[in-house]
Amino acid sequence: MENTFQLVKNIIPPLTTKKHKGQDGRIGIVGGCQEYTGAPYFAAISALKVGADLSHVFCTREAAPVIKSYSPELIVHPVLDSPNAVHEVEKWLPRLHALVVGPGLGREDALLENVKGILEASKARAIPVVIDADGLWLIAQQPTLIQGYQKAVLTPNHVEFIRLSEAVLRDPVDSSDRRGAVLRLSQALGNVTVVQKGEQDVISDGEQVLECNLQGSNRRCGGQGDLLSGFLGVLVQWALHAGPEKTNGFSPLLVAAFGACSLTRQCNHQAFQKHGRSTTTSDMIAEIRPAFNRLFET
Ligand SMILES: NC(=O)C1=CN([C@@H]2O[C@H](COP(=O)(O)OP(=O)(O)OC[C@H]3O[C@@H](n4cnc5c(N)ncnc54)[C@H](OP(=O)(O)O)[C@@H]3O)[C@@H](O)[C@H]2O)[C@@H](O)CC1
Ligand SMILES: Nc1ncnc2c1ncn2[C@@H]1O[C@H](COP(=O)(O)OP(=O)(O)OP(=O)(O)O)[C@@H](O)[C@H]1O
Ligand SMILES: [Mg+2]
Repeated sequence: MENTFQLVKNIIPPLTTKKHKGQDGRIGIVGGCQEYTGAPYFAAISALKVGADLSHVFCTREAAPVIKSYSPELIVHPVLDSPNAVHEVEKWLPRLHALVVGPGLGREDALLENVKGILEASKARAIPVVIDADGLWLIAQQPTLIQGYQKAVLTPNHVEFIRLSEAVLRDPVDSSDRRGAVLRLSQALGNVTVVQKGEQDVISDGEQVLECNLQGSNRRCGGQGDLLSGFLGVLVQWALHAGPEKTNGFSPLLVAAFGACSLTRQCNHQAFQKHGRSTTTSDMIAEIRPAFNRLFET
């Protein structure tokens, strides 16, 4: 695991006087509906706190004022349930480095249809996409949407992984062999990178399998996966920008995923030291900087 940390360090862009706003990351989050406003906020703020310069949220009209009110740092577009949602998001795509699709999206058919169009437009522009939560629900209904797209990373939790595997492989999942199950799902999807979250986070690009088992805690408050997806949106862009020479032959997306998982677990560990059973995802956000320094800045 030690060597993989070095690869993550290699992809972190230096902070210099020569850069302008935006160069270290302009990330879009697609999600946020009447029920779920916390999840897209967690993903968007974690992208900023890990080092992105701009974070956009594309959500429904009703969710937008709520998400805006959590943070003046987020740019919030109330477009996801509008009749021309795909066009409204598409016009921002040339300015975005990566999209995180799914946190707090919900499962309404009309929204999922719009997200399908957004995914197709993103693929046409070769924009990296991280797909989580209800975005994975959509992929389980229509795996061809992501089949063979090498700039996609899927981040299923236990339930989402089983659902996806059953949809794609049509065999029962062998839960005694998590590494094999993740490898097989990635291969069946045409080498899309898969991160199966859990007691260990298991990551595969269909060729290699990495495991992240850095100590977190036993506190399982909701929202930890949303933080991970926001981190990953930024790290994917950094890794692709750094190029394969910096990742020593490993797929850049694999290294990005390992970095995002490690950081999530370290934030959880540090927050738990302070707050114990009261730890919430907001406490983890407060730990992003010290956790990042501890893991990646020497
Ligand atoms: N603050 C917010 O706004 C947040 C909003 N969020 C948003 O909510 C939306 C739905 O996402 P989700 O994760 O609740 O849906 P899904 O995966 O279908 O789980 C449903 C059921 O599966 C089970 N279950 C879950 N994990 C399991 C495990 N490891 N091992 C075993 N069982 C497990 C468990 O069932 P139970 O324990 O009740 O039997 C659970 O109730 C999505 O948009 C997401 O982004 C969240 O991000 C959190 C913060
Ligand atoms: N059993 C576990 N032991 C240790 N850490 C875990 C365990 N399960 C999950 N985690 C940690 O929590 C992170 C998020 O995984 P989780 O399964 O909670 O995602 P999720 O259900 O999508 O979360 P969210 O509530 O944001 O939707 C994992 O990457 C891992 O770091
Ligand atoms: Mg989740």
